[in-house]
Amino acid sequence: MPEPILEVRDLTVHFYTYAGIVKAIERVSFDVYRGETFALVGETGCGKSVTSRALTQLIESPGKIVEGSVIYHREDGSTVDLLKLGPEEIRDIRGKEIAYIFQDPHASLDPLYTVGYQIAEGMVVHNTVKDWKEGFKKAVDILRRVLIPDPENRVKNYPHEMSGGMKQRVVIGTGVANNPKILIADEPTTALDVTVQAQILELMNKLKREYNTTVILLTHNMGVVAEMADRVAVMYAGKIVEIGSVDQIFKNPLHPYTQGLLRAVPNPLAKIDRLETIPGTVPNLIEPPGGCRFHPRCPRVMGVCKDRVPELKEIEPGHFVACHLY
Ligand SMILES: Nc1ncnc2c1ncn2[C@@H]1O[C@H](COP(=O)(O)OP(=O)(O)OP(=O)(O)O)[C@@H](O)[C@H]1O
Ligand code: NI
Repeated sequence: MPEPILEVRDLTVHFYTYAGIVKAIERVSFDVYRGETFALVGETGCGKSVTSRALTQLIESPGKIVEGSVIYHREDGSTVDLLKLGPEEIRDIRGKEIAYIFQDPHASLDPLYTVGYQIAEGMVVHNTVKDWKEGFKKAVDILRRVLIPDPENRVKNYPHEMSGGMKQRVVIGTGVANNPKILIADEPTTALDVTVQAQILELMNKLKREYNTTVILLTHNMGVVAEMADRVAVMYAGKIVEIGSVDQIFKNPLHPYTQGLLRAVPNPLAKIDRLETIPGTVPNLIEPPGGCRFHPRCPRVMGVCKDRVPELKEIEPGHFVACHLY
């Protein structure tokens, strides 16, 4: 039996805007197993980033986590609901046990500080080194670990002295500096060109193998999913519509939305960046469609779909779908 490291239940986030309440994610539930790469996939605006940020309460006003629990299983066997922790307790876990790397290295790195300083900072803040001197020394090792050539000199570089691919390696370095148990990567390669993308994905796989880190990967790119993930959750308009292994999702997609997504990408190993060829548009989340949120775009819509929200059901071992067809 795979052992869960995270159990997410009924996670719901609303944004209280002037235009109305944006129901960004609604009763999202999934497990992440220790040591796996778990992908969250779906079109732009479906709620991948909000979901991943909510896991450690990283939701800023006007957003609010209105419901749910995120049970984190520590290696010593203890468990904690991350949503019940106070600001200091969650800050202590975030960046140390659960780390994030974001899409855009330009926005993730501060132009005013050397890359060595920025890698050392995370270790100093979380007391995983005893002082800045040790932090700078470790930063050289981390640059080496993320395969930056000549790390002794590169550690003194400012971000503008590096290429985009190098900067993203540094961002990954800041993410893995404290050897997190869970690494959350939000579109880690989208801002990079294709050859650099492949190198960064390879680097993430290498780090994962070396440290048995659990990875949560957010992407709209099915090619990246096929290459990296063990299991996949497909999101649509703030809800999870299907969860399964990579094989189950690619070979036997059950939800009409997943089927549409895969038809939009005939060869999952081709690097295609946009998945927006399903007819219709993603609904407005202030007044989302009733029942199944996909029903206005669904080629197999039935009467019940407009009225009743489908729950996730296990159709074959490990393969869940939220659809009234099943
Ligand atoms: N600060 C905010 N105020 C209002 N609505 C927000 C805010 N942040 C996110 N949302 C809404 O939450 C929904 C989910 O957004 P999210 O960023 O999680 O999507 P995503 O799947 O990560 O998309 P992308 O692939 O573009 O990164 C969107 O409808 C978005 O408009
Ligand atoms: Ni996002």
